[in-house]
Amino acid sequence: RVARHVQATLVPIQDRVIKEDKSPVTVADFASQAVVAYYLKRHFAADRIVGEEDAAAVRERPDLAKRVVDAIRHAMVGEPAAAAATDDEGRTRLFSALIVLTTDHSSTMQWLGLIDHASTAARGPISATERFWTLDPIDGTKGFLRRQQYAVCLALLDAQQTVQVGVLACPNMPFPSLTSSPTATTGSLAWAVRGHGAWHAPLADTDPLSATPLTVAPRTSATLTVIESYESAHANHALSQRVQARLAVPTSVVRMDSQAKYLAVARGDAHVYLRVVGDVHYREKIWDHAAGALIVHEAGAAAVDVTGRALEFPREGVMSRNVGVVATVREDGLLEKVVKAVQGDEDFARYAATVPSGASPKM
Ligand SMILES: Nc1ncnc2c1ncn2[C@@H]1O[C@H](COP(=O)(O)O)[C@@H](OP(=O)(O)O)[C@H]1O
Ligand SMILES: [Mg+2]
Repeated sequence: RVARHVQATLVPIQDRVIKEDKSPVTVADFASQAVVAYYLKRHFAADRIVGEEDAAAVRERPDLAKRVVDAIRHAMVGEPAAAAATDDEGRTRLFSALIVLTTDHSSTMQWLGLIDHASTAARGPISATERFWTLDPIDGTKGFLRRQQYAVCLALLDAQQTVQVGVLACPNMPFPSLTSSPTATTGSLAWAVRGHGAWHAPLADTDPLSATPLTVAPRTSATLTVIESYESAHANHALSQRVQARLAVPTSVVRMDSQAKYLAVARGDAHVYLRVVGDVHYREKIWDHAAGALIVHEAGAAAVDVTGRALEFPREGVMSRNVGVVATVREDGLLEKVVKAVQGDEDFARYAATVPSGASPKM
């Protein structure tokens, strides 16, 4: 809700900050992180969260802080109506709504505090004995600014850093597939619980019983659909082209922002997600992959890095032992074929040389 509201009222230059790594962050990123942190804190008070953002930039800009809190308030205002305050839960929600509706300085500080509640940059490292969440409040911020695909991504990892729960909310993804008629529902929600499968529902549908199991169907077309980042700064499009030529099957390419690409593979919109970034030294971040990787896994597809190594999700946030990602639908030998095609590329040696020792390729 918060993201949709900001997208509808977006003033691109005013509502955006450029981070040190030159990537953009918007009012929606901050507001979404605050709202998700608010609910996680309410239900799982002790749990730590590795969120992508922190509030430092917002604290420096009162105009931005106001926009962030306005967006949060707009999204949360429906809350009291949804809960007639007749029971404990209802009373809690009403009380929360009063905080939400308060516009004073201390309530603004509380919301900024919630952004930092979900930040290890603000709160320090997480101990090795704790489970933790990872949150990308708006993944695909560049897609969000272009009014294309983006996703709100949340995953729960145990103390062993294994993803146990993954959720992707994709407000601009047609439901149930990319080829759905233009009048179909826009907005898809997918989630997975390790060992219990993956599920798919229209984002607007709040009835969990209407969800359908998400299971990758075998490929029926002769053409392999490859999905990759829209942004050439995030994906080496030329390398991807060469890899596709090596596969010796006709391919078509779909370019899309965010972890919506994992959902596209999990539900058969695409057969291969290939991510080899342009910068050989770039390392992926856990909030960009944890939820999507579990969803494709539980849907029956597979995800590894481009060296064929299993994806790892360190609580520190940076996937230092992985390079890129390959996810494919379940099909005999397809994953191995794509990894081999990447390894056969003239540029691959440059990437492989940056993987720390001890991280030798293994499927
Ligand atoms: N140079 C780079 N190479 C690869 N990925 C990058 C990158 N700079 C930023 N990213 C990550 O790519 C994510 C978007 O991926 P995609 O291209 O699949 O949409 C960004 O997430 P955010 O939009 O949450 O910042 C960001 O974390
Ligand atoms: Mg991201």
